[in-house]
Amino acid sequence: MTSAPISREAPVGLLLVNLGTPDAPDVAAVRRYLAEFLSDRRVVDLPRALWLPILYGVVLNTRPARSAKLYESIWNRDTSEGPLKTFTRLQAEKLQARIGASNLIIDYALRYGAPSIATQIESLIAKGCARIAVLPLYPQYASSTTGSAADAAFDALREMRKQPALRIGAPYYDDPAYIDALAANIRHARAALDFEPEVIIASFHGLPQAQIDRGDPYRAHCEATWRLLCERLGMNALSLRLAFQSRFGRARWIEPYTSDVVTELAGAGVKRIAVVAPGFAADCLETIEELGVEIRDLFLEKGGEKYARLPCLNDSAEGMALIETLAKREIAGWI
Ligand SMILES: C=CC1=C(C)c2cc3[nH]c(cc4nc(cc5[nH]c(cc1n2)c(C)c5CCC(=O)O)C(CCC(=O)O)=C4C)c(C)c3C=C
Ligand SMILES: [Fe+2]
Ligand SMILES: [Fe+2]
Repeated sequence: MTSAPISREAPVGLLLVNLGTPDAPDVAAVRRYLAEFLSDRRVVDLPRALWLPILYGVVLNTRPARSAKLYESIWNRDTSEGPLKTFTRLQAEKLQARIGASNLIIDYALRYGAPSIATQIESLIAKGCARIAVLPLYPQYASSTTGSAADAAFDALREMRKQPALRIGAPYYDDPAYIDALAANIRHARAALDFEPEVIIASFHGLPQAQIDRGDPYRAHCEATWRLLCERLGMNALSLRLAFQSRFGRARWIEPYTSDVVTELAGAGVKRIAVVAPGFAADCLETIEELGVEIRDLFLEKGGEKYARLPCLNDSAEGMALIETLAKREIAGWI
């Protein structure tokens, strides 16, 4: 009979997780990606008999062509991947270099597309990890993002005879390390602009209002981040406006919509604005294209004159200091 290995000598696994991106900026790959994403019951929680005919009959026949063009416009040609994947990979590589513990294996996974959470958990187990921490890089909890990442991680263990111990990182919407990182990032980006914005918009990804009504804490988390950021930057509800972007479908999403706030500001004679996306750990289609192009064009069309999109934390020094703080907290007692 062989005795069990000494568990404190076994490596610990840490997986950084973000939403995902298609494998290529073409219609077929975007269709595959959207089919996986939008058939997740955590994302669209309508009855299947109602939603699947719409998804397969309408959405997947129309949206992929339009979205593929947008992905094409932001694609990282050097690495043949979407920017969200590039930044998440860099975050994992830089975190490994920063923490430097020999018995900690750090990698990344995407909830939709590749590398999947299941593949990466299996790979960590194959490297000997019996304890795995999954760190969803979503500051604000939503059932559709953090909840779905946790589902995928636990699903990956479902059939295993010998499961690893699994921890899921907590949302960090009000963590001082997060607020500090955001504030520093905004100060640096603002100082580098060639104009002084009259108003900054804090634009978070939206969510269907019905999901909030059913108890999702996402909006409350976004509001807490925004309020703390106002305090830290010495701003107020008028100089740092809260807004929600990326509405999808016809149902009501949480308001105010970023497009409406921009229109309102331009209508009120505001000429210079900046937009930051505190809820995104990495720049992606929704920040680079939607905020950087669509929302900018709208503001200029409505009479605005100067517009800047401030970058997400990505793999910046502030972003990495934050991820290191979060990672060390989630593996505490294991290393
Ligand atoms: C940051 C948190 C996010 C929440 C909350 C979220 C909820 C949510 N999203 C959709 C629909 C779509 N989102 C899309 C892209 C997208 N969404 C997030 C993040 C959140 N989504 C990111 C980071 C991205 C960009 C991914 C990338 O590849 O860069 C898209 C696809 C884009 C497109 O085809 O136009 C859709 C669709 C719903 C329905 C939802 C909550 C219910
Ligand atoms: Fe989304
Ligand atoms: Fe969008």
